[in-house]
Amino acid sequence: MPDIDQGIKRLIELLKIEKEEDLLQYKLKMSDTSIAERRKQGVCWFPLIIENTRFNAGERLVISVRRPDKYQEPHLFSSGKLVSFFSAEGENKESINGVVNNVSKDQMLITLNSDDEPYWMKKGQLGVQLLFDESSYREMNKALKKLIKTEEAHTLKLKNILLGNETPLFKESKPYQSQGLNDSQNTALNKVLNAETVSVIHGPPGTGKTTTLIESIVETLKSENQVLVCAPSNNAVDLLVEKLTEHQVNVLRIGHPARVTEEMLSLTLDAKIANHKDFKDYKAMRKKADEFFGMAKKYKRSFGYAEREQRKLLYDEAHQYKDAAEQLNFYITNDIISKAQVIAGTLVAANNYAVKGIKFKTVFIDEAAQALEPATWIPILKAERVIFAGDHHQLPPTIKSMEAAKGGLDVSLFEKAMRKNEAQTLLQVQYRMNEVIMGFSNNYFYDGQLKAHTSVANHTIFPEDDPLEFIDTAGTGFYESIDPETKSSFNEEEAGILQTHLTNYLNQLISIGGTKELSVGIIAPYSAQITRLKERIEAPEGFEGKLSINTIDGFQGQERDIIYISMVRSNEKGEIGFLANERRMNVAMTRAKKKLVVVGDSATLSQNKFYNAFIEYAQSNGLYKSAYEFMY
Ligand SMILES: Nc1ncnc2c1ncn2[C@@H]1O[C@H](COP(=O)(O)OP(=O)(O)OP(=O)(O)O)[C@@H](O)[C@H]1O
Repeated sequence: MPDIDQGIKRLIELLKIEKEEDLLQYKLKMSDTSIAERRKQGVCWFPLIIENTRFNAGERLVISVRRPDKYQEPHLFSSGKLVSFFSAEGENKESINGVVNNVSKDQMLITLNSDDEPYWMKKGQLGVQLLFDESSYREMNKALKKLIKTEEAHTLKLKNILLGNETPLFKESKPYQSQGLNDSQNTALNKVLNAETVSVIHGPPGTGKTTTLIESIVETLKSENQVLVCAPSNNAVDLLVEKLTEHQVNVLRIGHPARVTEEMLSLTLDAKIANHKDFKDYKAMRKKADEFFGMAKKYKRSFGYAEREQRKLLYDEAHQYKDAAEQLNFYITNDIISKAQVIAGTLVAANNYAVKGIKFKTVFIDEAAQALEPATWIPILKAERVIFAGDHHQLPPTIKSMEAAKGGLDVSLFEKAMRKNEAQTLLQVQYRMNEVIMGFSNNYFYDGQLKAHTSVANHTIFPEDDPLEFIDTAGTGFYESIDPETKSSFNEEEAGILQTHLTNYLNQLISIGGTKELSVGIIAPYSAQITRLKERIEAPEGFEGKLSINTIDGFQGQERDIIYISMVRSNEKGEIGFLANERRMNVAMTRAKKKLVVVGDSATLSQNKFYNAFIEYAQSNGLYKSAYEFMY
């Protein structure tokens, strides 16, 4: 397969470029910078106060730290990131690594890669900083090299189908009808059950992609003892694990415990080992081994024959206990792994030490359109069949290097699989949006093939309400600015228009008594605008706890009854920067169930064909308004 292998070699080069860019960006923030500068970059918290320490279900040390009020700059720490504690005390600078469980403005929970608190942590002068995570690049690189060399028949077949010209085949069998699924979902389910090698569930927003995938996994488990379930992010994995557990499936969640939500911790290997019926025996054997080692080590200097013999006996005894403990640990781990019906983890964790040698008949990959191709191959190398679920019109993989993206690293394996028409099924009925909200996305991305389910097609906040409004700021002179510190764009006056519209609208709802159970989301593509919107807007009475303001990525996978989007960009050159990423904006526009209000400058936005089409859609449906209506 010379051409296919050439393509994979190119991918290895692109991955190297991406890693170098990632490392460069990291180094720019970290190297040759003082603690104060790193703090400003958001990559370091110093000084720290340790609030408390405890052991988690898997017996790892979890530390809760807080930073003083004085140093609460915006930061880049987030759940799952690799970090290092350090002591700035004295010459011997000490450090120990860990992983962030969760983080707020002033508090962070970190799981240490140790079951003991290092002595120097108690001495004060403590800080924590972000580390560069090389291991995922290493795993991706290894997977691609293995893919080139492979002689394994199933992998060769998958390689030929996904990257070459071979056609995926399907078994003939009597169609299976799941009562809970609609027609296109049932078609997708049958494709999964009959696929010899590859099947793709293409799920536009709100079409029940997760529902269909879960049903497919549950049905597959009727004929296979164990399957592998993966997604690119820990959040997506946890969502699947939660739903599978609701179906009484025995799931083993692999990955670092700090990257797993609190509710799912009991399903991790660490926790399952600690709860295993033989774990007490294992602990007792380890203790005995340590005791004998301790006794043997007491014989330190020159001593006679009898003592030497005694020491040898003690060491023998210690080794026997240690070996027995290791054997028991091996048995416990295998017992847990063999009983699991689903092994679930991120793509990169699919080669985790605990499941390294295991092969699966089927691997399911959710949110596959968001995954880098090299990462997607990691679990596929362990399987005979792969089932993808995702939507290549929503969020793409995150790539830091423009060069790597342009070279093709931005094309997911999901997209390549989508080119095999026979393998894919489009889920056609969506259960979220009023059909007017759905209409633009449907025409632009899905060739008009989507339908709104009758239960949502005409739902509105109140009978006479418009489900969609575009508020045009063109001509108002409300231009964008750049935040000098973060280099992020914002538009203060546009935020003001959005606030006025929202206040009027919510007051109207309050006056007609229609606030019950309504949720509101405000989305802006730029973090500087998010900061300004948060400063201005507070939830009025009746909406406490029901209004959230976040970036597009922050709203991914979520929905709200009412969504406002602030487009921010407004300039004479018609530059729209990364708003040009249509897939990201598709996610933003499809979060709304009953009402979508978009505020932006048509003069700037309409330079781009996507926004031009959107503004025309709003105009042709009589849903266009000028910002002047809300200014006086
Ligand atoms: N066949 C069905 N009948 C009734 N409701 C359904 C059906 N399929 C899905 N739903 C409902 O539609 C909603 C969206 O489903 P789900 O979360 O599975 O969609 P999704 O495609 O994964 O969404 P997203 O756009 O967030 O990726 C849920 O409330 C779900 O219960």
